[in-house]
Amino acid sequence: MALRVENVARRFGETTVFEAVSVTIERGEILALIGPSGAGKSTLLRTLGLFERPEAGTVRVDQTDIWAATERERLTKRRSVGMVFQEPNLFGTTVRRNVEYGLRVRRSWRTRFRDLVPVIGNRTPPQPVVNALSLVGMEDAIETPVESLSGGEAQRVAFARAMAYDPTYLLFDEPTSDLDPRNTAVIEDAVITATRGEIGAVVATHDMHQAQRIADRVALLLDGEVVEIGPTEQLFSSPQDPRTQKFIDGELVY
Ligand SMILES: Nc1ncnc2c1ncn2[C@@H]1O[C@H](COP(=O)(O)OP(=O)(O)OP(=O)(O)O)[C@@H](O)[C@H]1O
Repeated sequence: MALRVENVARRFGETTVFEAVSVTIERGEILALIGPSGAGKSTLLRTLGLFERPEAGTVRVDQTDIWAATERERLTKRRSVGMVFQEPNLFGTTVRRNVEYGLRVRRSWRTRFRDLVPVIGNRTPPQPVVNALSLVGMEDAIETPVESLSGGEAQRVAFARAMAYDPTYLLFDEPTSDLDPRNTAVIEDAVITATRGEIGAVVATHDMHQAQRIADRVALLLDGEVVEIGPTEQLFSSPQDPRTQKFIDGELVY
């Protein structure tokens, strides 16, 4: 079971971001995606997140060829891939309603309709909402309006909302670049805990220390290709490609 891109190409007009990139994310692992600004990390995440169809190549979620599948299959698979962005993008309501939203979207229409009244009217929050908030230490803020959260707390709620979808894969685009060390640590721990529960995670990051702290494997995206992918320890201590060494040493200037 894996999320996989095979020889995918992404082009925007005259700009080719990458031509034939292949990456596989297994359930239960964390893959860090590193590379200089503009290398295409976000573009690759959006492709893995099934938001955009690549110009060439294949995207598979647990064997299903997403862009050859029916609309219905694609929608079902899309629900299993969650994404957390640099900005939390919460709705202007309470923490609870934000996280419940994830829960409702994940369900089928029929179940949602049947459960609509209890979910909206019930005073007791659904257990998955409490569980998701506990993962990021926000369970005590469940009835708090999001306007009164700090940036770091808001990002933790965004993480909880993504978890409430019960995703199989979770994609993070620079999730902690605006956060202080404590909130960063909470998010990193939550990513690790989520993958122990068999979620496969991809974290695009500029922070090499973060990649070293949390990733099982690291992929370096550079010059339109994955120049190196391998176990974290190996990639940082004995990279196979000279460009990897230069990138890690901060010598690649773009
Ligand atoms: N929707 C789009 N339309 C046109 N060009 C785009 C679009 N999305 C991305 N690009 C271009 O694709 C290239 C890769 O961008 P992308 O945001 O994926 O890089 P990145 O590695 O995530 O960068 P950063 O680390 O700065 O976030 C850039 O040259 C960007 O301008």
